[in-house]
Amino acid sequence: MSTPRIEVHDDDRALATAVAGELLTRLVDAQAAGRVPHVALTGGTIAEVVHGEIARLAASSEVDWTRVELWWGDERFVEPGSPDRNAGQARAAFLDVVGVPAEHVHEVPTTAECGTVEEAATAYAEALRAHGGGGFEVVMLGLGPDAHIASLFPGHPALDTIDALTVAVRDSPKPPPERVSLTFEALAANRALWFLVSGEGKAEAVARALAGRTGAGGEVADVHDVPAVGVTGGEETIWFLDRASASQL
Ligand SMILES: O=C(O)[C@H](O)[C@@H](O)[C@H](O)[C@H](O)COP(=O)(O)O
Repeated sequence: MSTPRIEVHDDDRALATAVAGELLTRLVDAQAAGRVPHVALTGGTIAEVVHGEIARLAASSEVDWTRVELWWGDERFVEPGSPDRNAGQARAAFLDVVGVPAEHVHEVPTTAECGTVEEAATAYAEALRAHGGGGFEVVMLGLGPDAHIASLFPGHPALDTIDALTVAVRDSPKPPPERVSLTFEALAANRALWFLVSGEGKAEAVARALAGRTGAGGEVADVHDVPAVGVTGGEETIWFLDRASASQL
């Protein structure tokens, strides 16, 4: 288990700039080492700012975008064109801008391709297995105010999914209700795990997750209450925070 590194930035924009710069560096380093890096993107508000910064900084980076594979840690099971799709925002702000080849962008199927969220979860797991079963260079995760990560929510049965790379989530407390999420097992297959968290509304969740992980309060938070403690970085865990989200540390 890697001890988390905590970075506190002035605001969401500074946080996003730091994440973007760090990601571009990791991609260049991975490619220089002969790897084709796989990255798991997140949804959520801060991701939108991060994607814009990646696209902005990419122009002056040495990343070969034809040698990067993009995935999502979770996705909403909705129509292709829905504004609720994490992939739609990422394509518009980042992937289409830097020119990642279509075959390297691995979207979770939509309601147009699969009849049920279970079918979509199965198809996404098959796509992951066809590409080595995960093994992400970087997994990026947002954090909910309830300390959920991806679409793994406190008290939800999806938390107990084992021996699977994906899980179909119904009755998500965060709309829309149907989602596909990577499981803890799939999320854990990473070199680096980055939490991207901005805003006062997340401060308690950050404190609970980090207390649970470091055992600062003596107790170890239960993953069913604090899903964010359910995964750590293989070689590195970084919490990219802003002053507001770090305000209870
Ligand atoms: O698809 C999703 O909804 C996300 O992946 C989810 O895990 C998100 O990252 C957090 O809920 C934070 O979202 P906000 O930054 O919008 O609060």
